[in-house]
Amino acid sequence: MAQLIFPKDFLWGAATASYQIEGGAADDGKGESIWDRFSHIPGKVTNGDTGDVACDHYHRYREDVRLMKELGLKGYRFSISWPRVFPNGRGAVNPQGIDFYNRLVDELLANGIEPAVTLYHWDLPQALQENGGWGNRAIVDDFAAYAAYLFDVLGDRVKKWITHNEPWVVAFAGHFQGRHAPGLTDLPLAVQVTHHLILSHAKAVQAYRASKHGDGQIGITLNLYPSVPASDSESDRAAATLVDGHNNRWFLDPVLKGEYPADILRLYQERLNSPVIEPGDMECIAASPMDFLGINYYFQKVVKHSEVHPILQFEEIKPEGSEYTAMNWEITPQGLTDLLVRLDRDYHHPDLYITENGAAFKDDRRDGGVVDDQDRLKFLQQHFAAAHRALEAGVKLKGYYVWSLMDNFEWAHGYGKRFGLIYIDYQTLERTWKKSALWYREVIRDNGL
Ligand SMILES: N=[N+]=NCCCCNC(=O)[C@@H]1[C@H]2[C@H](O)[C@@H](O)[C@H](O)[C@@H](CO)[C@@H]12
Repeated sequence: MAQLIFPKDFLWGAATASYQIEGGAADDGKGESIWDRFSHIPGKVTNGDTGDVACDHYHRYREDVRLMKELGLKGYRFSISWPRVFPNGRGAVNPQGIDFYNRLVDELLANGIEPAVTLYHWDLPQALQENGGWGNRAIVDDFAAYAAYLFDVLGDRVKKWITHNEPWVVAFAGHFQGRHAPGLTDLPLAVQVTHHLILSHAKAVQAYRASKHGDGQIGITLNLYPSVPASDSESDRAAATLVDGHNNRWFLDPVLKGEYPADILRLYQERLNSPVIEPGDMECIAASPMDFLGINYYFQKVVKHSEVHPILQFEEIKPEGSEYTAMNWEITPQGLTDLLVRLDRDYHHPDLYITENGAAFKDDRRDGGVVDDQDRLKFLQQHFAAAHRALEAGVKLKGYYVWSLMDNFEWAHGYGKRFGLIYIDYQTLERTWKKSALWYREVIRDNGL
């Protein structure tokens, strides 16, 4: 019998993303994405892995929905490949592309699973990147048009929409660190990209309100972290405040308060002359309230002052004695409670969903025909309990999507990092249950643990 009971109608789900699971990278009229281009550049992805085939979900989606049904999922969060629908990013639609998503949505609904659609999960049409991509303000209208089309075609059945997945990663991993597509290393550009992402989010929200199927819910998914100073020195506490601003408040404040945080805005504009904000932009952002906020939580950050960068004067540290995942991410379940309680304290926020939480482990043990991933089961147990502590503190948490439904293409790490509840053999594409999936099925059945 479950000890920790979750609210009635708590939405237990799992999440994936198009480039990470679909494959069919050039099938049926799909256009090239920046990740198709990036993953094929030698040296960018471990082992030279690409998303050409991935989990072949594009062809195997019926089998995968059957697995979701067996899991007892209430909801499934997935993303749409923009270039599969608009091969050139704008203009002509690819009928076979939108047909795939129509079939996927119908299959989910036929199995009693609520779809939650992410409009953008990093796979920008390459044709738009040739035009400057997220660095060119024209992208804002391209994204709004792409969103409006999907609201029109899928909005009668899809009632949960997420505009962007992790704008911080899109901007800084892709345009400053260079480790994600399009592989640029230009900090002022990365900051400008954050503004175009947030503005495009607002335009998409407004397009949703104006659409004929705009009676559902729309939000954004942010990767958020508690930011803990490595010591109580003034310089480390200042570094932690800077990381909280850079990672969290720079995104939370515009989408929840309609303004950028003054400390970070001043730092960026004085030191980077970025972002350029045009008249009317902030009014547009402020006039686009969301129905929910999606939170991707993986770990908390422990931060010390550092001169390693003249502006971003912080460095994350790895505390001794902690447990770490296969990604070398510290396991900090209490950080999830602390993050949720902080959001409740500092923001007037709409409903909250954990839109991703999970962990990579080696998954190299079998117990009969099942992968024996006790480490992932324990990770989820600890984080579900942490979410329950936030609920007990009064936080309006409405649901939880585990990352990920299945092992998949882990960006620059390729296929070597496994996050799935379901194991993928990339030679045969066979799906195999893990113990964490069998355990999750009971949590969903009992609505608690
Ligand atoms: N500051 N900083 N940190 C940069 C690293 C952030 C941690 N990784 C994520 O949030 C990505 C998110 C993504 O949605 C999914 O597509 C990825 O597969 C998972 C697993 O990696 C997570």
